[in-house]
Amino acid sequence: MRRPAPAAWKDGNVSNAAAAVPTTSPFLAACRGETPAHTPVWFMRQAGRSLPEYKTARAGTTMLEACRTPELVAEITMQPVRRYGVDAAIFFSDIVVPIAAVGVDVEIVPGVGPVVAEPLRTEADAKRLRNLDPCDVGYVTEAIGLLTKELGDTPLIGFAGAPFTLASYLIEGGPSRDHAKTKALMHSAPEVWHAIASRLAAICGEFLRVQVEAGARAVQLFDSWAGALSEADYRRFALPHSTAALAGVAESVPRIHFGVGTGHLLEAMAETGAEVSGVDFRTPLAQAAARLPDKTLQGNLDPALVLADDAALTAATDAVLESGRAAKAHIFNLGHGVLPDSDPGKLKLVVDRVHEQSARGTDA
Ligand SMILES: Cc1c2[nH]c(c1CCC(=O)O)Cc1[nH]c(c(CCC(=O)O)c1C)Cc1[nH]c(c(CCC(=O)O)c1C)Cc1[nH]c(c(C)c1CCC(=O)O)C2
Repeated sequence: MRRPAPAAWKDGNVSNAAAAVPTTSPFLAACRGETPAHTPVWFMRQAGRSLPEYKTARAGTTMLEACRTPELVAEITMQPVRRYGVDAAIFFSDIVVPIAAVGVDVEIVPGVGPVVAEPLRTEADAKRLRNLDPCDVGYVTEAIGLLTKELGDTPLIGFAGAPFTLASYLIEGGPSRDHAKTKALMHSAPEVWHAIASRLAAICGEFLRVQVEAGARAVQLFDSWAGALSEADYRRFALPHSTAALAGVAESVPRIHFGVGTGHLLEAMAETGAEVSGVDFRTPLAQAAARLPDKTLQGNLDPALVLADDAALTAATDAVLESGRAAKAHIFNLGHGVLPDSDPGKLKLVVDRVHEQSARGTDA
């Protein structure tokens, strides 16, 4: 059964450090299923290598070191808010930050992604995943404290990686196309799988809770690689753990749930209880809306189209807005993260177009 949306944030109040800020935010209104004055827009990976100011700020610092430096995290999180006028900020961090914080030897290798020194494959390995203590990530609390002051009315989105996506990195030892070792382990040793995934759910859940306590006003759970699973495997091996990870913040903030290539899993992923369903670019929003009439939808411009010419990009933006009108509420985003080669000017064009077109749309 779908959990009713909690009254705390539905009424515009949140039980966290940002409670004093009134929720006039179009982003939070859309999360609540309302129709705001304009369609809110933000981009996954809006901070990052597409921005020259990001490259300058990050120079000489590894990704994980940057994530542990509150002033740098606050600066990088603010960069796209200043440049684009997006309706939400996403906290600058990475899905492996809480895993590294509990002592797993993981590195983010440029151009590759997370690489784990000693992959997890056994019940004893699962025990290496101890619980996360808020003190392990004091730099997150500190960075969010800096950000809530600077952001004012613009909400901050906290995030975590979902247990399946994180487990895939930990079991494979790094990025994988087929997730073969992970799937083999799930089916040959389900008790080992569930031991690893339930520990990851506790870590992710706590990481989300820390961010909300510090002032994040929504959260997003990234299950980027869930699309690699059949619906039956998703329901058996991933859904219970993602549900557990999201449960801890259910009463305080709206929750967004996102995966790539997950058109076949939309209904199953919605069963986690997340109020907002992320839709990748392969599934039209109108089709997702017919399948999930009670959910706010987030998405889903193909990130590659940001590299198209202005006319094509504008037409594609308008098409996404149009398709999104079928949804209960719509948060404009890309169907996956901003590509590093994207021109920031083009992203600004998208933000302005969404705001202009959707503001006119509400008058019609
Ligand atoms: C799978 C995944 C990871 N990390 C993340 C996911 C889920 C989202 C998705 O599907 O894209 C989540 C993530 N990683 C990062 C953010 C920041 C917030 C944002 O703007 O969205 C978020 C939300 C920063 C980052 N995380 C990373 C970068 C690039 C690091 C750099 O600037 O060198 C950024 C900005 C590194 C990273 N970390 C990861 C990968 C695959 C990479 C890219 C490796 C590369 O191509 O160099 C793991």
